[in-house]
Amino acid sequence: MEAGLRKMMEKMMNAEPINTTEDRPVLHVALRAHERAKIIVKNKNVVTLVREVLEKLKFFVTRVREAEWHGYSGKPIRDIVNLGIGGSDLGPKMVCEALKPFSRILNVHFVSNVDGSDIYETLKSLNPETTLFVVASKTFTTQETMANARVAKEWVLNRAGFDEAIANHFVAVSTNVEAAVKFGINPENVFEFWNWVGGRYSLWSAIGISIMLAVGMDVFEELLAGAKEMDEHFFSSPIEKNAPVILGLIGIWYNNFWKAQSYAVLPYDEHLRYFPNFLQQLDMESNGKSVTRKGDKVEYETAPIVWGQVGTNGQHAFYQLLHQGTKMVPVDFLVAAESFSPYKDMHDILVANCFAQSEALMRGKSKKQVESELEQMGLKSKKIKKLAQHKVFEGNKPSTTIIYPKLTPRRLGSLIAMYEHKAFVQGVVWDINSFDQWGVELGKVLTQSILNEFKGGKTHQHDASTMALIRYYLKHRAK
Ligand SMILES: O=P(O)(O)OC[C@H]1O[C@](O)(CO)[C@@H](O)[C@@H]1O
Repeated sequence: MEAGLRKMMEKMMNAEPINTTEDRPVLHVALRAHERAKIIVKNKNVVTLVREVLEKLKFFVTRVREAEWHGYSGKPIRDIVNLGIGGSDLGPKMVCEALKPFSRILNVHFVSNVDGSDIYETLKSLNPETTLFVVASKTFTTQETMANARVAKEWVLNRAGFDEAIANHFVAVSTNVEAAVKFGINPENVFEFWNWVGGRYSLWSAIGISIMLAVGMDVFEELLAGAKEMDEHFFSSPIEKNAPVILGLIGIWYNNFWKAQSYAVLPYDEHLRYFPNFLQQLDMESNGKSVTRKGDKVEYETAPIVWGQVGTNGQHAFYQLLHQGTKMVPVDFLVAAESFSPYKDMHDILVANCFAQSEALMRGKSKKQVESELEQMGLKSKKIKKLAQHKVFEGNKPSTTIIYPKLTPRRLGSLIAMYEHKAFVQGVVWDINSFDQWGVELGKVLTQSILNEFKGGKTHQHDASTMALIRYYLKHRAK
């Protein structure tokens, strides 16, 4: 293809630094590659490194799940709290929810926000003696995660009364082992991953530890196997039969040729309730760029705004706009032929709703149809004239329905990997670097300087509006 997709795929698999602004290869595929595969980075087969960490994780996860790992007072662990944000939260949280039918033994919680209410409300119902914290951060410097980790550490220490308790209640996942150890975590309990794994592509690495703790290693291996199947399909299928390529091109068609501003992901599957949030980061952080790989300003649209929520809830909130609004919103529907719930009749209702929506979007309802229906209802012609136009559905609104037999761990792995590769395909066609995220940096820097001012530090030059906000806050914040 003209955009050089095959060439970029080869570059990815050859571990070339396709994340050019950070000079890093992009190798999330290595995290689920066959154990005998070879992907060489700096003279090391990274697949071997991946397998070594997986073995270490297996040992740890089994000990916790089989109650061989004890809290400081000798009690087994009951609750896991994942402290992480962005890629260190969204992927694991989405998968844990999706695999709830396979989840046993431990309760897994996620705390991400730097709003103290998040950790406060989570800890309220937990017992420090039986709670294990996973500090999940690629960099181990992320403000939100470190703030939450400090609160959690104090919470455990306040109850335990001795520093050594930390070793029983904290593990870390990071590429920055040194910082994790400095935080007080036993180096044996730091699980490594590597800077060739992007945060939003990292659920397959040790960042997936909360998934492993929730469902066990066998189920996690199934998830990896599903992703590997999709990788094989993506790297070996012809373009016209290649699911991520087709999805990617459909997206580009509506985004660039029909000028769709946004794209909705609507899972008719409660277990995928966090899938839209996950895809938001995957697509918008990967492809929300406005310069080409060479640094020139792009002259076309890149990533759309991704949004959505589960059907049928969305039907009673925003589908009005999908059907009759002025914006064209392409949709992905996701639906399982078989549910995990025992209520089969309810599943029929759910699926019927899903199919009805795509049909309604496509077919719409003409004014003529509306008028004849109103006539049959016995309405007077004056009333029909008044009402008809409001009941017209334009139709011809695009959607893709992805239907699968049942959301097993393997299928979930394939589904996620399919969307990962879709983002890659789109990034290649748009000629942008899908693997950096410089756009999040400015806000982080400004936060630091404002925070210093809150602490009485030097006042910086801000615009008038920001100055007014700072003054208001300092006057009204809790003393
Ligand atoms: O895992 P970390 O290093 O704490 O980063 C969390 C998230 O922050 C980001 O860097 C954006 O700020 C994401 O790309 C990443 O997933």
